[in-house]
Amino acid sequence: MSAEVRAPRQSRARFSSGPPVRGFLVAPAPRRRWPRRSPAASPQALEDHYSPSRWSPRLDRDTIIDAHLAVTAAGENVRHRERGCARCHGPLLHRLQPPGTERARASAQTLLHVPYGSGDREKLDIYFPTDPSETFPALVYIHGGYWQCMSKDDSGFAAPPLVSQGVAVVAVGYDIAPEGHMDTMVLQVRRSLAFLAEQYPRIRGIYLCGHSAGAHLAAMVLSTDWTEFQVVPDIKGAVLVSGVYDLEPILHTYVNDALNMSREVAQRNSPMRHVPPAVPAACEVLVAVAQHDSPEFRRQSQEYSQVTGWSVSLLDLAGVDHFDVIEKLSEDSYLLTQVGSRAVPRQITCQEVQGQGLFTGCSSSQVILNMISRA
Ligand SMILES: N[C@@H](CC(=O)c1ccccc1NC=O)C(=O)O
Repeated sequence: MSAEVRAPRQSRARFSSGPPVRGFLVAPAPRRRWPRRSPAASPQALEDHYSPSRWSPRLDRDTIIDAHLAVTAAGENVRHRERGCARCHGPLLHRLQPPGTERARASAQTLLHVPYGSGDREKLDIYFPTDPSETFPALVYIHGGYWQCMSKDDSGFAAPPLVSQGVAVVAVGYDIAPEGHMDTMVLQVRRSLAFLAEQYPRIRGIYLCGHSAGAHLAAMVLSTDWTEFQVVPDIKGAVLVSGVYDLEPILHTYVNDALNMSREVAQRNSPMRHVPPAVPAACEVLVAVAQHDSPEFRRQSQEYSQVTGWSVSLLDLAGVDHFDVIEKLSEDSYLLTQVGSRAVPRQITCQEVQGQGLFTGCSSSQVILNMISRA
């Protein structure tokens, strides 16, 4: 594995937000005016900042996305990808461990490819709790892939630690670009939530989790005006991991080649511009970002967590990059756990967190579990 940091020195120094801590939570800051400008000034800097694979000290950019798929995918999909996907990764060269979705499907009771609409990708995979009670909470997972690659078949990796604790995991499919338009994707994930609320009364309490582009879509779900739908899903929490909340900078990067968004489309689909005045008091929102996310990604998370009028915690996860920050959801023990065992603290300083050792050896799936068990 390469330990080389691929990002250009100059832009890294310029946008770095200080020395990494083992992990910290910051309290919600006063509401800020939006929009603010992206600090990545030159076109090349923008391209770099919106290329998450360039910022990992763990693997080089040609390997890291293959490795990500090898951790997350269903076996069939991985084999399909051995032919390569020009939009987000090259040919799959390495299978580092058994693909996570395949493993999850083999071990959990599932309902796969449940249609929530008529489109080919408007489908859900449901991983049921091992010992389901009469009613159970569900974590709805929205995959990343820059709105143009990956699928719900890369989302089951997150299920095993949760289903064993009585939580259902629901992986959402949506139309990726270029077939899918940004407006469509947002509508689809909203509809998938409405469908779950209508069709699965045994689900009591929905928790959203999205990675990268999926965190963007999850944030758009939080800003939904449900009066347009027949039902209001009971969303009790959201964990937004390494997301993009302002789409405008993306207009000027390769990411928009497939998305083909206009400025209006980018604006109306930017959660940063559509923060609801209030989410239900009981809804906990955690914005998580990786130490080795690009400074632009880190800025986006920080600013989204500050612009909201509701209660949001920002969690800066040490020692992880844009990809393993979410891959580790498949592990029973990783980062965010112990935080949850005392409730996610909203008003806590870096020193307090470090002093209490809250972040040694816990996992984001455990944070989710703790969020769920407190509800
Ligand atoms: N071309 C991008 C790919 C990427 O961002 C990505 C790939 C897989 C899963 C999530 C990703 N990012 C956000 O959705 C990169 O350079 O990393």
